[in-house]
Amino acid sequence: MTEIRLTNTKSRRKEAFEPIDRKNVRLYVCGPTVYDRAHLGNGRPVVVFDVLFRLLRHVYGEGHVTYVRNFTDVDDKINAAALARKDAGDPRSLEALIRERTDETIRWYHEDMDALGALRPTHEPRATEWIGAMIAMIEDLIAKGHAYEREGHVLFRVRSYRDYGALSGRSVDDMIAGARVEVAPFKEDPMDFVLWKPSDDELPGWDSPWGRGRPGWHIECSAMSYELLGATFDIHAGGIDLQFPHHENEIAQSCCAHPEGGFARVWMHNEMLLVDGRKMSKSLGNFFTVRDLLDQGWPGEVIRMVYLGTHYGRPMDWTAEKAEQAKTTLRNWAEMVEGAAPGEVRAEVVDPLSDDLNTAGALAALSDLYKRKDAAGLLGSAHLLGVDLQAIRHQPWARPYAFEELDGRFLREGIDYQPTVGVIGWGEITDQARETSIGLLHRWLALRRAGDFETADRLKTDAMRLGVELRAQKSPNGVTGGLAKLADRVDVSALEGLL
Ligand SMILES: Nc1ncnc2c1ncn2[C@@H]1O[C@H](COP(=O)(O)OP(=O)(O)OP(=O)(O)O)[C@@H](O)[C@H]1O
Ligand SMILES: [Zn+2]
Repeated sequence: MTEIRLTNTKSRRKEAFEPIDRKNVRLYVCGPTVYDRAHLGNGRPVVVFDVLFRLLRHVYGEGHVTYVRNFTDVDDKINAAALARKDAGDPRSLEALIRERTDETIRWYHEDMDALGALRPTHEPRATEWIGAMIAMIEDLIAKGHAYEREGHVLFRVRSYRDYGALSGRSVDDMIAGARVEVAPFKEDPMDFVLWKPSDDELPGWDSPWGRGRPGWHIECSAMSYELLGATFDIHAGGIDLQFPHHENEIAQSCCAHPEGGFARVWMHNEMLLVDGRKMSKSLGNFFTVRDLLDQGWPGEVIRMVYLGTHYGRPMDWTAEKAEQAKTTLRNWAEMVEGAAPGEVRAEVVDPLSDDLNTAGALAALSDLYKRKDAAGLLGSAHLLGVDLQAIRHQPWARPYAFEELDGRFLREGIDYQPTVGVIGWGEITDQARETSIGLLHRWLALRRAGDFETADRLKTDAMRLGVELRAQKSPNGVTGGLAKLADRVDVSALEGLL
């Protein structure tokens, strides 16, 4: 059986992965807080851990992997968004506004992540459906001396858990010094964090032994992972920005409530997607959404390929060059697999993936299969990375077009040489774009035939700038015709200006 090796944040080492139960490999990934469209940074863990999910299914069998990713649908940012709507005059109740917002955001999330080729996890629990489990866990923590109630709040007593900070390798005192911890009069210690907080009549709340209130964020993941995966499971993952405090707090809660379990064995963290060297984030306002890119015409498969081009443990950014390159690659691959049946996933693709999810290495291996013309291997192996080349082939952006027509009559010494002019490109072409391109070719060829190479070259440069590459093309009998290669997006009216 393939050996998977994963970098475990907890040990800071690459370790051989051995599941607790090969018949049920269990993975938990922290999901989104649902109040807004996912930005491109939020999409990164989705794609990275989708590849992990696919790899685990490949190695242990499709039915032997359970993947849980939650929706945080109770949160102060959600409340604030709904309150803003109400203040703006929406007559509906806050509860109805929140429900509408979270339902809508979940729908968007599914649409956008589906477009990136991510499989739906086995379970996608909504936090609001597991409040009972959270209350039970908090009661247990209080009973065991790890939590206390003050003024309707319940707080976790950080100093009661000896190993706090082990995941990030820092001591509690270092963390206090480095973190912006909220100091509140009701805390025994500034490091203590909220498990439960009171809700006034306005805000969403649930009855609890501590009055009407709502859970803190960290307890959600501890309670839902326990309910769906048990006190111990294989892999817990999320972005590196969640390592502290979110994951330290999850560990503290889960290990204190269920000391017999030990919580997650392996911790994995994806590095950040950056914009000008800084984390893409809502709070910095330097973000664009996955939907923005899709609306601009970038296919989801192309966006996925851009993510896969960088190892999850390294920061990355988005550039149009990377995306253009990925698009060309996918077009070439899809063209080659036309008519092929998917073959076995090739070992040379599984190997880098098994080595700590080296997706860039796996893409390089796919390129080798392409160069070797192993269409069956390429088609089958690309599937493991969540890239469906057959489906891509049917999409307009991956379908080539080509037109050719005679370049009028070209008589020389009584012989009709019949050179041609043609247009090629990808996707769909309008009649106007085709006619303008042909017109340009006629003009360009006429200039060349008349010996005015200077003007011809200038025209070629101008056309290139507008997305049209003019190429000379020898006809079978030796007279030069022309071919215009169009970029995906061509500004036709600007092009007409060159005629
Ligand atoms: N720039 C980024 N690059 C990679 N992953 C990110 C980035 N920003 C957030 N994530 C990840 O996205 C997932 C969803 O997180 P969440 O919904 O809490 O994001 P958020 O807090 O709304 O985003 P932001 O950090 O922009 O406020 C988490 O796993 C988080 O680590
Ligand atoms: Zn979490």
